[in-house]
Amino acid sequence: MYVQTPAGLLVRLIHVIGLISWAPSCRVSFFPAGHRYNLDMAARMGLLYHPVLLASASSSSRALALSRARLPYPPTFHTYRRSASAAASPRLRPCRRLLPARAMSSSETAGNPYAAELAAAKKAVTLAARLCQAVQQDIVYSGVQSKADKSPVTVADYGSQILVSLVLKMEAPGSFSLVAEEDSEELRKDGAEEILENITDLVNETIVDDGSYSIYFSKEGILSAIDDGKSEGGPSGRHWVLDPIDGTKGFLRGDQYAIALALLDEGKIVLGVLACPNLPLSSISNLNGSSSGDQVGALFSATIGCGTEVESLDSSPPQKISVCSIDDPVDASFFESYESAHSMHDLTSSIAKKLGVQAPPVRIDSQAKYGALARGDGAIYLRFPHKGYREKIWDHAAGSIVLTEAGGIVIDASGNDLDFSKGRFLDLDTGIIATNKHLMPSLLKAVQEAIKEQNQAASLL
Ligand SMILES: Nc1ncnc2c1ncn2[C@@H]1O[C@H](COP(=O)(O)OS(=O)(=O)O)[C@@H](OP(=O)(O)O)[C@H]1O
Ligand SMILES: [Mg+2]
Repeated sequence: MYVQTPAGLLVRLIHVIGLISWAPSCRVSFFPAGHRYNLDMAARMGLLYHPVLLASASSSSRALALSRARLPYPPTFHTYRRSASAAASPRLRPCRRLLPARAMSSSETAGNPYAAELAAAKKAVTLAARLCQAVQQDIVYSGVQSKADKSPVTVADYGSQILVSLVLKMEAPGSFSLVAEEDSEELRKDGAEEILENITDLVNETIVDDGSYSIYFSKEGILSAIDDGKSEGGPSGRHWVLDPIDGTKGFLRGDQYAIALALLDEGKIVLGVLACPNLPLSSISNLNGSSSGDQVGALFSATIGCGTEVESLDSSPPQKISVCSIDDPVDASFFESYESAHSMHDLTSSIAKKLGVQAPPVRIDSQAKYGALARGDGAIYLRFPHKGYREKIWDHAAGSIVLTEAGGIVIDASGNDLDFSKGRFLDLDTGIIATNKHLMPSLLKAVQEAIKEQNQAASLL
């Protein structure tokens, strides 16, 4: 418990009175670490600020980090995953230092109406990625993924969502509304105490390690922070859209996943960031399914009208990227879901055949596919969920703007733009296809022919 002396209580009361009148216009400036108003603002957000707890959390997380001198990830295999040599790089281990100051990119400076939101979004997903990296290393090291135990990924999913929500609340201007994948219902049930405790510890350790904020989450604070993500989105106002871990199956396997965050403004996606901790910073094309051992950890970002950039999660200078300029399908390669349960691989194979694509599919988990496509690692992305599946907006919001701002096109299989203004779901019952402007007309034709043939075959059964 935080112990207050009578004098302390008086000071706190004065601060709270001051904050009630000041806070609406001064939200960001109250929060730097160590600021005298932290206690009060943290309390307003359902958080605890506690110097003693912070100190002990800091030392316990240090011990934990020492125990995380980990084995590399598993070796490469035929679909795209990280190489052992890249995994052994010390750069990949959860860093125990402040987030490095990012070089301001051209998108974050003059002319970008969402510059402040972009900076906040990058910081949010970078911090969340750090937590996810630590958990994934533990999963792979302990072999938990082979036992179909989903609890570690659950801890990382919730933890990532809490950190993103925290950073956005503290750093992003304007009102706060978040449409996110997770809610706290399962964590409030009997039997979830241990997992809630793990999430609380992990989130607090990550905040202490980072050092940007002097706050500490109680368990109740954790639950209510998760429920910050319950917004329904919709056509009016501003809403952040978050998938805290996109590609959970890939995450469990030690493969690709992404932290995907976008901003919906008056029904349109205006900004997107994709943190892909296991994606090489350089191209993954022509690598035959394994990385060249280059640096891994890519952060894609895009703002409407400002293009798409990629930088390392360790903060290399951002670089503008664009989709490939291939105009002959014979030279094209295509991305699709790793999981056959998430996309019909037989249908995508018949589309590729119709188009004349020669290369075998490149299967990658998560919206890392959109990022890789945006920098020209491949030419086409095909996604055809099985009948009855409803696409969620957080599975495409960030990825789609990363691709379109790089010069790509994303549409549904009927040829319509994706509509993110309808709430938590995308209102479509066909698939999603993406490519450059040269290939789209022939791709759409091949897709529609293949779907027609599939429907005819099904009606004969
Ligand atoms: N049945 C079914 N059909 C289609 N899509 C589904 C299905 N179930 C889940 N999902 C969603 O797919 C997300 C994973 O994205 P991908 O398909 O790109 O990656 S993967 O290769 O399949 O892992 C995955 O995202 P995460 O849940 O964040 O991992 C889901 O939102
Ligand atoms: Mg997802």
